[in-house]
Amino acid sequence: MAVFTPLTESQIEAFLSRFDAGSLVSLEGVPAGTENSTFFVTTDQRELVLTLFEQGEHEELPFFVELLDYLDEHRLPVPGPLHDREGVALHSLAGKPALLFPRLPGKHPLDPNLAQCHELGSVLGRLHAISQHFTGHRPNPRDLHWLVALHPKVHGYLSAADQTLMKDEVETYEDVFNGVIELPQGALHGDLFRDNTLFDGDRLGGIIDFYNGCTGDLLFDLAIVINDWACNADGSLNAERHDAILAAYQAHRPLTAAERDVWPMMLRMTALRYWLSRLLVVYVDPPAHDLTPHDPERFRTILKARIEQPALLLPEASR
Ligand SMILES: Nc1ncnc2c1ncn2[C@@H]1O[C@H](COP(=O)(O)OP(=O)(O)O)[C@@H](O)[C@H]1O
Ligand SMILES: N[C@@H](CCOP(=O)(O)O)C(=O)O
Repeated sequence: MAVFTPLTESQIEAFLSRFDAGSLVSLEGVPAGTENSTFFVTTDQRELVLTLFEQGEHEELPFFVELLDYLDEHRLPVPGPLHDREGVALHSLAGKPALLFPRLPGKHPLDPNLAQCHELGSVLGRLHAISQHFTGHRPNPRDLHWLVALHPKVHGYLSAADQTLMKDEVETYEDVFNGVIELPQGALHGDLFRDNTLFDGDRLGGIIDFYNGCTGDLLFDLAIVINDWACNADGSLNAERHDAILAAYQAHRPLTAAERDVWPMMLRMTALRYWLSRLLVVYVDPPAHDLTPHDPERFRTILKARIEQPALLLPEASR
């Protein structure tokens, strides 16, 4: 249940009165999600989503608003936050920072077909082509520096073999990524799993949950996508989905030679990023709520599979 702060209709009515968004018709708590309180708000004019930020770094919220505004202005399918009559998007409600968004159509594609993979790759390619010109700045909070600093915290919960695996991997990434390579930079989503997209049939209705959004290596975002979207049950890469996403992506932003070189290692590093973040949630810093945490083992399996089967050939661009 992802309503950690219940709201009354009169609180929402007062909140809505600042916006040109109509009057409240109905209010529904959204069960999905793990970090924030989310509500579907129907007015006599439109369908909206209200998010109350329960945790995390609230000082980062203006960055997310700026990024979503920017992508929305460039006609990417993201929920551009509503601004009130004074031009302000970020408010406080029930003592929590609050944002109001348009409700986007669609469902999470848990078993995406190839047309959906193509669409996702195409939109992400467009997003990255545009996000290279975004002027906001927020260093990637889950980059190699974070891996180096945080991985020792979970060693005590791992077998000797897994400790060695984790340490060796981090050392390998340091060798590869702390060299002189320059990878294209821009704004990234930072967590573009299937459950952060909404598909209306084969059309991408929207990309949501930008709260891992940051600036850094664009390839990091693409590797997160491949590890989640193009992965078989045993952790191996699903060649058809992989090719559909990458070919459509490269129609908008072809990978550079440096990106192609480090691609197998980026797949490994982003797999370890989720193995570690999930272990931290389970063992080190569990949230106050009792929602079942994501399974760390899944990303250990994916990491091992990426080590054993380094990468598939990168396809050419397609339209
Ligand atoms: N703009 C939106 N349009 C439609 N549904 C949305 C929108 N934003 C969030 N949701 C729904 O709310 C759920 C929780 O939102 P999310 O931002 O992922 O929460 P959390 O940050 O708590 O994980 C999503 O899985 C989705 O079903
Ligand atoms: N999608 C993630 C959850 C969000 O990651 P976090 O680093 O912000 O906790 C997952 O599936 O683990």
